Amino acid sequence: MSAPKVLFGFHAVGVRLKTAPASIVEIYVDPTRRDARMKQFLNRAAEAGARVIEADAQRLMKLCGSAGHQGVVARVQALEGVRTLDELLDDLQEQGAVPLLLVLDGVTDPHNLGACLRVADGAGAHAVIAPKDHAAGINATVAKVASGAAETVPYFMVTNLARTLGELKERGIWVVGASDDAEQTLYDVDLAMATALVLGAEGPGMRQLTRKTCDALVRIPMMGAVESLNVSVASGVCLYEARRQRGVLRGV
Ligand SMILES: C[S@@+](CC[C@H](N)C(=O)[O-])C[C@H]1O[C@@H](n2cnc3c(N)ncnc32)[C@H](O)[C@@H]1O
Repeated sequence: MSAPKVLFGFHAVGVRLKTAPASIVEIYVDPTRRDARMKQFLNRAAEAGARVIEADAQRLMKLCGSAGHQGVVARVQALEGVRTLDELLDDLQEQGAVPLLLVLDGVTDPHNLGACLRVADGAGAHAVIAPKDHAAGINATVAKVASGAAETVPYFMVTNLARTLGELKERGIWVVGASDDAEQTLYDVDLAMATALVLGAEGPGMRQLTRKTCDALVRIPMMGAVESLNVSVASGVCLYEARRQRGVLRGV
């Protein structure tokens, strides 16, 4: 999991304050924002002992490279204790948890990746996996859109996605690809067992080799005129169906 050097927005900085306050180098805030949300945020920052520096909107914009900072930008250190995918899977096995993984084959839009991380967190997925050379990395925009989930969901970028999917299969994880032209639907398959859900890129979908490596392909029924869903929406539909089949408890 690679951490951004800069986080911005109330959600992204707020989650870091909550989960790893010691990793915050300093927080820059816009002193002209004096609303309840900012007051609450400043109280939390003070409780966590974070260093807070006032900065005008122009400086904030320069620090994070976006106008969407909401008056809050933080410089942070990379999180320690970063694990490999293998270590994470070993831990899950030890805990008796049934893995639920989201695999994104070539999602390059930071907004889509952020939204996928957000829904992965919501549905209790254990990790998100993507190919190193074919995907967006975690940056400040991804962290902002993820609303804190870039801090909570491990994101692994792997050198060879087909090989990683093969390794998941060797561990007994059922690899299910989502494709709008699949014969069976999402509701026809068992997602209560250890599962990796594989979704494709915004334009071309899954690569051929990725598709071939899947144990099964499923489609989300489309009832209207459009052919496919946005990848983050499709991720949400698939992950929550897996969650529904497993019961609502996290880690089941
Ligand atoms: C915008 S879609 C790309 C559509 C592309 N034409 C394709 O062939 O997959 C991005 C990804 O979301 C998933 N997806 C979107 N709509 C879907 C549907 N109706 N059924 C299954 N997966 C879907 C697929 O994994 C797809 O690759």
